[in-house]
Amino acid sequence: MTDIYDVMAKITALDTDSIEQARARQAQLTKPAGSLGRLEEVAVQMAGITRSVTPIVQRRAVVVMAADHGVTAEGVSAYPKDVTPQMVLNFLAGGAAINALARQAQADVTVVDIGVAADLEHPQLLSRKVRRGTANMAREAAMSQAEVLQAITTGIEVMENLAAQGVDLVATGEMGIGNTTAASAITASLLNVPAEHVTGRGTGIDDQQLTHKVRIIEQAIAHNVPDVEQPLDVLAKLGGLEIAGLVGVILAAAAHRIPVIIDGFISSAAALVAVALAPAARDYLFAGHLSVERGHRLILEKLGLEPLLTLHLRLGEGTGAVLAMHIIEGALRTHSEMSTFAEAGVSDKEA
Ligand SMILES: Cc1cc2ncn([C@H]3O[C@H](COP(=O)(O)O)[C@@H](O)[C@H]3O)c2cc1C
Ligand SMILES: O=C(O)c1cccnc1
Repeated sequence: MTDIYDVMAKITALDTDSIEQARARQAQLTKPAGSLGRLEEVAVQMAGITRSVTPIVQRRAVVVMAADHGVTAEGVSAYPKDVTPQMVLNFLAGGAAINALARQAQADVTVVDIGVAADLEHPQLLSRKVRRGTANMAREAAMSQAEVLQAITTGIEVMENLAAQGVDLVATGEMGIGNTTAASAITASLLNVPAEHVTGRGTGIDDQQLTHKVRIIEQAIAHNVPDVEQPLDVLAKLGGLEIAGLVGVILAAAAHRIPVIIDGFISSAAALVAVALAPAARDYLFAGHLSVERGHRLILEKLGLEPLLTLHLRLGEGTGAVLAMHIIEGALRTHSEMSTFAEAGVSDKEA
């Protein structure tokens, strides 16, 4: 069985030689120095991740981890929990937002049932139920330590299979009614900020429901007393089987030197846990976009990540991350396909 600590130990710093050579190449391309802005930084980071001076992307994938949340019993979402399995079937039928965007980006959609309460069967579904939804964190720990480890291991195995199939750019996605509550609770704990500062409207709750959601998160934290120095304790108690699965995806991708595009608030809560466990994983991440969900900005600031897009999305599923694939590939195209001043016979800046 996969040992998560072995995977974490394989995550190393970016390759400084490739970074230096990529920077030197950028300086020779036919454009004013620095004029491609963040695209230049993205290309250089990609070089450091892949150990290639001119990296290319050949196979893209988005992993959509789906699971249910016991805390939905407290009335924290605008939608019923039945939407989780219904949306899983929609992903498999190709009818969700993530399917349309993944087709455009030519990304494979891998859907994983890591803890949906209902029975689900489909030839394309990876059935990896750790349990049938988490327990209600307002009353008890969402998961046991064994379950959180199993969920992370599941994510690692899913990512390792994708790596074996040649996937070299991965996006994180999730589906789970109630999961903004779990993500907010994790974020409040790990960033040591009041729940109110990192709790948003998720699928669209009103002011009164938002106040109630904050109270439920405060109750969950007060009742479970997660050890904020132990990211796995926080993750187990405040939950999210799909969030734990994405922690595994992120760790395994970084261990395989595969860049990971993080989607919105929920995916970023997973990134926060992954980086708390293995700080070197941070340099393998790109923030696809800035979500409307309150708290997302704080996570990205903590991780030192600047979002590639700001489109006022608040959907999840991996939508913003898959959209950002186009930006990353634009960065790589310009970096590798542009001529140098010498090649094109264009005069460089006067010395
Ligand atoms: C039809 C539908 C499709 C979705 N796709 C993603 N989410 C998003 O909304 C949920 C989180 O919001 P909350 O915490 O308020 O429940 C997650 O499932 C997330 O992926 C959806 C939500 C709905 C209703
Ligand atoms: O940012 C996200 O990931 C998000 C926000 C609201 C609802 N679902 C997901």
